[in-house]
Amino acid sequence: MDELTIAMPKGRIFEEAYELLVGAGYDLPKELDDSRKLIVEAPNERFRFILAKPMDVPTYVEHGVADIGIAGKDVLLEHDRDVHELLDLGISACYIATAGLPNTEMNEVTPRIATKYPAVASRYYRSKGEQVEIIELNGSIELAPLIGLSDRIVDIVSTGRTLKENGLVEYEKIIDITSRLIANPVSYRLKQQRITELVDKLREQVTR
Ligand SMILES: Nc1ncnc2c1ncn2[C@@H]1O[C@H](COP(=O)(O)OP(=O)(O)OP(=O)(O)O)[C@@H](O)[C@H]1O
Ligand SMILES: O=P(O)(O)OC[C@H]1O[C@H](OP(=O)(O)OP(=O)(O)O)[C@H](O)[C@@H]1O
Repeated sequence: MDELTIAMPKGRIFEEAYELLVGAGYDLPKELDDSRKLIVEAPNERFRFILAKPMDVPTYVEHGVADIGIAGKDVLLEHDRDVHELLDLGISACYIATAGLPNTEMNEVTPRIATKYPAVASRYYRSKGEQVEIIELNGSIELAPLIGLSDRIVDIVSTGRTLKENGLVEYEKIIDITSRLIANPVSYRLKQQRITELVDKLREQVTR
């Protein structure tokens, strides 16, 4: 039986992804959930896990150093990677929206949009026929309109708490986001049986 290398996102998505795999009946070692190790073997399942930053998961999978991985749809939309999307896992649900200070119009000349998702934001405003200047930030995006760096932000909203506590309002929802199971195209061909078995078990969990 082939060993499968699985790229798992550290951080927010990890816990739900881990529970999904355990719920699907896989016997995973405690150290996967409970250590700082970046490579963890699950010998009983012939899985090897690599723990990656969520944004990097599709990179490992595209290059084939991981056969499959779990990534947010936001990451897949932002970076066009050559990977197969096999299953919507329904976990870590959130959405991408535009937001800004309440009761404000966007600058008429070239509105400035701060975001961690420049490709998603550009596509969105282009689809509306609006010309904007994208300002890329790596976090604390909500700061930008508060200190006059941008007219709007394009960012993830989950509970809405960050917007609310910073006196910002949502303007338009762009797209719903959940995490997806992705596969390297070559691995998918060569290890199809193992991967399909995993997809079927996870699908059962997701639809329960
Ligand atoms: N409230 C949220 N904010 C950001 N991402 C969320 C949220 N809810 C669910 N997600 C999902 O979690 C993923 C991000 O996870 P996480 O915040 O752990 O990573 P990160 O953005 O790289 O964090 P950091 O850079 O702060 O370590 C996103 O790709 C998205 O799919
Ligand atoms: O609607 P909420 O539940 O408040 O979640 C949304 C917030 O969470 C994320 O930020 P994160 O905590 O990842 O910090 P960051 O600003 O460093 O990216 C996201 O960028 C929003 O700021």
